[in-house]
Formats: sequence, structure tokens, C-alpha cells
Amino acid sequence: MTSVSETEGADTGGEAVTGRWDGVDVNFGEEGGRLTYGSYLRLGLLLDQQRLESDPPAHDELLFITIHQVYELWFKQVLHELTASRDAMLSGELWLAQHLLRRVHTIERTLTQQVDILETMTPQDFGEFRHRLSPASGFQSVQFREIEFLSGAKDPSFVKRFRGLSEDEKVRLQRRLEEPTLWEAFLVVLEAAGFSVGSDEDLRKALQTVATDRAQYAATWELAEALLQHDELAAAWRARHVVMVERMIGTKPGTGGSSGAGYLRSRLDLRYYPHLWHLRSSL
Ligand code: HEM
Ligand SMILES: N[C@@H](CC(=O)c1ccccc1NC=O)C(=O)O
Repeated sequence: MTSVSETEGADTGGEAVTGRWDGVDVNFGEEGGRLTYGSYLRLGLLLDQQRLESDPPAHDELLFITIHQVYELWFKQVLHELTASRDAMLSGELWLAQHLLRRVHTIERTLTQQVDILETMTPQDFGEFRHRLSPASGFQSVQFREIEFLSGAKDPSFVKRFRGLSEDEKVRLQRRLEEPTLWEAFLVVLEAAGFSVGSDEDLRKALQTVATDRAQYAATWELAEALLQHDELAAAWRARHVVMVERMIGTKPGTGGSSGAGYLRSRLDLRYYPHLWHLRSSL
């Protein structure tokens, strides 16, 4: 690239860039003046959504907001994939169901690794704006709770304990409480494969058979493993989050009104698919 000029000099508006490249005139992004990078991705709106509470601005608050917004974008994608995976199970498309779960796994690994970035913030620097956040807290993440409900950990008491939910958020949570979970969809898969799953003992036998005869039940076994992986990765995030919390605020109570790390530690044993974990003891 030799000479390049931005026609309007806008970095977020997605204006066309013209110039010469290897001696050839180029005119990137000018498809009849229709779509641009910035207009397609709505960057004008997206990059204008980071509003600090601190005044004067605390340097690290932008990082704090950005990290949470990125989490929520990925939560949206995870819900998209988990919902489609659940539906694929219900309609017998087992390959698709496990394919989408594997995508979720890679996002979940990224979500856990992102904690590293937030941990570049020191407790002192967090302290510059933490007092401004109360009573807001990650506890109020509707999409996080939707993921839990859809995965299998439905708990209506969370809906009651939410403060300040919008009508739309209440509807979304209520819908997740009413619709089938990934686990319920997996039980439909087992039934479609000819297993009875009416009692815990029936279910135990079904899982044991699938595990013992992996060649015959390959797709079902792969799906069970993909569900277990999703469960393990969710547990890994909870464990990473609580250690970050201890590093940031020690034993202080949370801005959301809980005991803080104590509350979060009480959630570490949560498993979406206890039957798949119990199975391990008999393999
Ligand atoms: C400085 C970093 C962070 C600290 C000190 C922190 C602290 C806490 C605390 C103390 C709680 C318990 C609720 C309460 O506030 O009383 C909590 C819950 C929660 N936080 Fe964070 N958090 C941090 C970063 C994050 C990030 C980056 C996310 C990503 C979305 C997140 C998501 C959540 C979620 C989903 C809950 C509810 C967990 C549950 O109910 O099982 N937190 N956090
Ligand atoms: N609950 C955290 C504050 C916090 O991390 C937070 C505050 C507002 C919105 C999201 C948050 N992230 C996770 O809880 C604390 O007690 O320090």
C-alpha cells in the first residue's frame, strides 16, 4: 500500500478508503455506497456505550465496562448456540447438536481466560470506582441466568431475587423457566434411541449402556460428552471468578448485597448434569 486516504477521516463510520496498492487504483468498500464496515457492525452505536460512573473518571473503569460488555455479547452468542443445540436434539439432529456445543466450549474457554485481563486491575484501582457500582452486580446478569436455566439449572427463586428487572427481562427469564432444558432434550434423544428414562434407575442403565457400547451409540455418547464438557467449563468459570473476587475484594460483602466470596463459593458445587458425573464412578 502506498498512499491511502480516508475520504471522511472517520474511524467508526466505516467510510470508504481509496488509494493505490501495488500500482493499482483501489476503492475499498464502495459497493454503490451501500454497506460499510462501520454501518454493518453498528460501530457508531456500539462504541458509544461505555459511560463511566466515576467522576473524575477512574482510569480502569473503561476496562471494567468493556470486559462486562464483551461478556454479555458472548453470553448472547452462547444462548443462540445452546438454544439451537437444544432444538437440534429435540429434532434428532445429533451431529448438529454436538457441533454447536463444541462452539460453545471454545467461547466458554475464552470467557474464563478473559479474567486475566480484568486481573491487570489492582484492588486499589478498582477501589477508585467500586463504591459507585452498588447495588449493581453481576448477580443481575439476565443472560447469565438464562444460560443456567437453559443448561438445566432452573431456579425460579433467582427471578424473585432480581431487583430492577425490565418487563422484557422478566419475560425472557420466565420463558427460559418454561421451555425445555438441554438435559430434557438429551432425555428425548435417549428415548428416541430406544431407552426408557422414566426413573433414575432406568436412566442410569441407559447411560451405562451408551457408555459401554460407544460404537453402537457413538452420536449419543459424543453428545453426552459435549454436555459434560459444557458443565465442566461453566464450573471452571465459577471457580476462576471467585478467586478473582477474593483477589479484588477479599472478604468484603458484594455490591449486590451478598456475602461476596462466601456466596460465590456456595455455588461452586453446582453441576448441570449430575447423572453424567455419577456415571463416572461406574465406568
Ligand atoms: C473486579 C471484578 C469482579 C468482582 C470483584 C466481582 C464480584 C462479585 C460478587 C461479590 C458477586 C456476588 C454478588 C454480589 O455482588 O453480592 C458476583 C456475582 C457475579 N458476578 Fe462478579 N465480580 C467481578 C467481575 C465479574 C465479571 C467480569 C463478570 C462477567 C460477566 C461477573 C459476573 C458475575 C455473575 C454472573 C455473578 C452471579 C453469580 C451467581 O449468582 O452464581 N463478575 N461478582
Ligand atoms: N459485585 C462486585 C462489583 C462488580 O463486580 C460488578 C458491579 C456491577 C456490574 C457488574 C459487576 N461484576 C460482577 O459482579 C463487587 O462487590 O465488588
